[in-house]
Amino acid sequence: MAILLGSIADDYTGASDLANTLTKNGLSTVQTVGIPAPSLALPDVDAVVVSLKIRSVAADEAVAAALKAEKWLRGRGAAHVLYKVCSTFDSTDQGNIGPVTEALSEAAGGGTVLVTPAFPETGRTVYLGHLFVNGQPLNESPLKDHPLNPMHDANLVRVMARQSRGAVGLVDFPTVMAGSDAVKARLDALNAEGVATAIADAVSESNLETLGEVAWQTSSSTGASGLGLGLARAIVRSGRASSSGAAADDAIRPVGGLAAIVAGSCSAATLRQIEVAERSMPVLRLDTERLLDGSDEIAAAIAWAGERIAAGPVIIAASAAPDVVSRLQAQYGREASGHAIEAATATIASELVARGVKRLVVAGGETSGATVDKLAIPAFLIGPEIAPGVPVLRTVGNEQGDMLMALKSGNFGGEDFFAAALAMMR
Ligand SMILES: Nc1ncnc2c1ncn2[C@@H]1O[C@H](COP(=O)(O)OP(=O)(O)OP(=O)(O)O)[C@@H](O)[C@H]1O
Ligand SMILES: O=C(O)[C@@H](O)C(=O)CO
Repeated sequence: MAILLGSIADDYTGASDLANTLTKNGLSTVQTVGIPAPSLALPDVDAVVVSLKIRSVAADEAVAAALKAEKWLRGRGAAHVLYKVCSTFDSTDQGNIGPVTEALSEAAGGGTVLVTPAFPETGRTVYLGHLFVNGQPLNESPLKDHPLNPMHDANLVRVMARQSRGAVGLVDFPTVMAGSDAVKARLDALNAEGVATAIADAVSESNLETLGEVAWQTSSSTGASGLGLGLARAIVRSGRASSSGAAADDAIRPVGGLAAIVAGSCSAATLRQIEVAERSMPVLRLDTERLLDGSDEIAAAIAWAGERIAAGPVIIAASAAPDVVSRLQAQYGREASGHAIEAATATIASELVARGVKRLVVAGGETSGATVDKLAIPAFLIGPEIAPGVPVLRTVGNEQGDMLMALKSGNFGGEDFFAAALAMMR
């Protein structure tokens, strides 16, 4: 069966966030890790989210990977392709949201592309082109201290313009409130002026429904889960979705085995979640200096877990407060330290899986990407939601046998996220 909606996600947690939103809003969805091998049997679904790991890579590399995924999705019938980016627009001035959006649009014949990271359910709203995170302008929110993509400008028209070849326009709040015909007319006007992309305001789900209605009539868009919600509802309204609710329950059939949490996110939310979890489970805070200076911190972490994990879940965390992160980055470089720590947390996770962990929670997008790649998991079925943006995932085609996982975006989840996740994973 042909798919209706295709998506390319720039990281793996973002992909599961979007897949969760599409499922909740009536589209049967599968998340693949990269472009699946032809031998992988995928269920018949309305939507496929291809997870890539391109959020922090050079723009030309991201464009090449996204175009391959686009071709694969179109080949399976996708009428619309959504480039799923972070709801906090994580990227730098050399970032790839602009280049990938333009390349996907050109591949599909052009036209002004709607772009919005708004996701009100998790506190992300866009007003007059400015992104707010839980009511704070992006550049005043904790994202100003992000280890890889510190965000210093809340004006997304400017952020996008610095990354783009073409001009960037705005579909402002009054236009969105006036409904889908007004948005369509504004896009047509921008298109006539040769504007390549347009940031669209949205502060509510009904705004996203309006934008989804218009986006569905075009061939590509860029946004976070909120735009996914709008697209899913438009597709359901069109009567074309085949959705069945059975898949989510099937996805959480118990797998048994041991349970662990690996965290590499340094977001304020994750740091608090680790603190709260420490009251009920053992936490090892990795010594990141030792991870980077070649000491055997990985083996020590695995031995530490080995002594405790039979008695219950454990947490191993690289996560640290902004001042500690900055010190390490000053010494080893931002990218080098980030990648080395991702590699270390992924190795620790895979060693734990080799020792019987079948239920695994990973915190942080880059950290999740490195871990899922290390485990060579080809795809996921989407289970029920643990917290907004984070579903339980069941591996598909995994050589180690079925596992239950949760890939938590750094900023997502309440204080008790880790206990809540494990309670749903049996
Ligand atoms: N103590 C530390 N010092 C420096 N960098 C760290 C430390 N701990 C983790 N890191 C790095 O910080 C980065 C965190 O990025 P990651 O994407 O995993 O989390 P996040 O950005 O909070 O999540 P998301 O992308 O889902 O919002 C990773 O590259 C990780 O290796
Ligand atoms: O959109 C979000 O905020 C998340 O899905 C994400 O991409 C964080 O990595």
